[in-house]
Amino acid sequence: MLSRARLLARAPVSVPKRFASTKVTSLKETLQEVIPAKQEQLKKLKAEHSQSVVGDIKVENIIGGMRGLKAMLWDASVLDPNEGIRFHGLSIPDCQKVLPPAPGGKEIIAESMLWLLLTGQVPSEAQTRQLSREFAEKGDLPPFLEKLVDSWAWAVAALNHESLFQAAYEKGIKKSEYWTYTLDDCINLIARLPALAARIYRNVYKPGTALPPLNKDLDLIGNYSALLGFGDNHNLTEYLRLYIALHGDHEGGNASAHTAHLVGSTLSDPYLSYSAALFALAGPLHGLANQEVLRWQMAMQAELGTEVTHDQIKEYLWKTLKGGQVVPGYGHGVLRNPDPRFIALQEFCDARPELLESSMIQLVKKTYEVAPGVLKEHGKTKNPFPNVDATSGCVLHHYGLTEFKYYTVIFGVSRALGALTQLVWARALGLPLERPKSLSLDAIEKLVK
Ligand SMILES: CC(=O)SCCNC(=O)CCNC(=O)[C@H](O)C(C)(C)COP(=O)(O)OP(=O)(O)OC[C@H]1O[C@@H](n2cnc3c(N)ncnc32)[C@H](O)[C@@H]1OP(=O)(O)O
Ligand SMILES: O=C([O-])CC(=O)C(=O)O
Repeated sequence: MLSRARLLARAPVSVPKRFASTKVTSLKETLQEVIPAKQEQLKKLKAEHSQSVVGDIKVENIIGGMRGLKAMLWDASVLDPNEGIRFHGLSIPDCQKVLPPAPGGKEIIAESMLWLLLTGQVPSEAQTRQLSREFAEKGDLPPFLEKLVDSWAWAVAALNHESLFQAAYEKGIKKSEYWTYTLDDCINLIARLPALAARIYRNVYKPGTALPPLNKDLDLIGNYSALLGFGDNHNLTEYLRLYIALHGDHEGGNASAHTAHLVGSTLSDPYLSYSAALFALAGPLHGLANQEVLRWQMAMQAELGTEVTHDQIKEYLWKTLKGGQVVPGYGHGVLRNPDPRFIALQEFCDARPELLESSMIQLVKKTYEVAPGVLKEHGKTKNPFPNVDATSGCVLHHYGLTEFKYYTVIFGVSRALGALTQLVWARALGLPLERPKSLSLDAIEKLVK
């Protein structure tokens, strides 16, 4: 196993300056340092290679949901079809080695992941703690919103009432200043997501219960867990930390991140841009799949009992497929191997006896042993392997967060890390309005003749 120092030396991310002085460099100060080099990189690319060809556009790309088309700038993460996601060059195991956990915890936390995504640097422990405190200090909901909503995406959109970017834009600011107001909005939004998401959970599932105050000494997700009412459930809190860090970003083309990027490209503020992403996440082919998986596995368990055999699972899979439905949690738009996020969550389960004993976790594992073979034989999907959703919800259920219609909200807390990161960078780099050219079927036929 590589040591933290060797891993950092090998990693393409830069080592923070934390060892040099006792002053803790803030997230904004760190960004102020790293943005000019990126701006220069983009300028050079534009000046020297604007006309370079990086691929062909085929008819299959146009009619196939732009699959595989290299058509978007996204710096924080890159998804390799075979090995899965890397965040600024770091794989999930790399991140697990170098990103600071919460005090008393072992799993990656949202703060250290956000820092890495935004700055390309691994934060020090002191930097992560400082960011946790900033979130806790900024995380209370404004009073007007507390009474307002049960709808997650609308609630995020309603926060635009307080957008600093929008207010500054109306006053008239220089383009070079956009990113700082965008960053302030993004930090305020991330800080409030736990209270917002927990308020919705309480309103819907535990009406009449008040949210406890934010604990200024807890990390973002430690506070989220406490606000949900699971603060004394250390296992669930640690799972939420890992879950939320790992779901944070998945390069730019996935439906939620791309939606935030598209809406943000009109200079809509971060609240509106991210609320739009949440609507994309709510589709069953995307974020909703994690609750679909649990529903499907529970139906399997209800029909077959807890002592199921591989053959019975095989039969159930065929029944799903012959019913014209997709197997939730399997397949992917890019990946062609088991999702390393799925593997990381399975490893979390393997390390905990209570999860190993859970009949639902056992069923997920057994399904994984059978489903790829069935999907290969079925012959349609390009990727017969599990994605992250194949397991994520089942652990939440085991640890007592049983309201599975809520699971996509948790995913939505997480995806903010990556989608908002790129809004800051889109403004720092002055990226333009996204506006691809569409073609009619007739026009395509004319072009290919
Ligand atoms: C966090 C995330 O968003 S991860 C994805 C979560 N979504 C799911 O788990 C839902 C189940 N999976 C799917 O529906 C798909 O695999 C997707 C949406 C994720 C990817 O879709 P695509 O890139 O179009 O997949 P692909 O090119 O392999 O599809 C080819 C065919 O296989 C089918 N297929 C793909 N995955 C599956 C599956 N899990 N079960 C059955 N059929 C499948 C597609 O529906 C498609 O059928 P069609 O030709 O009749 O339209
Ligand atoms: O990359 C994708 O298209 C879907 C996915 O796994 C994610 O957004 O996390």
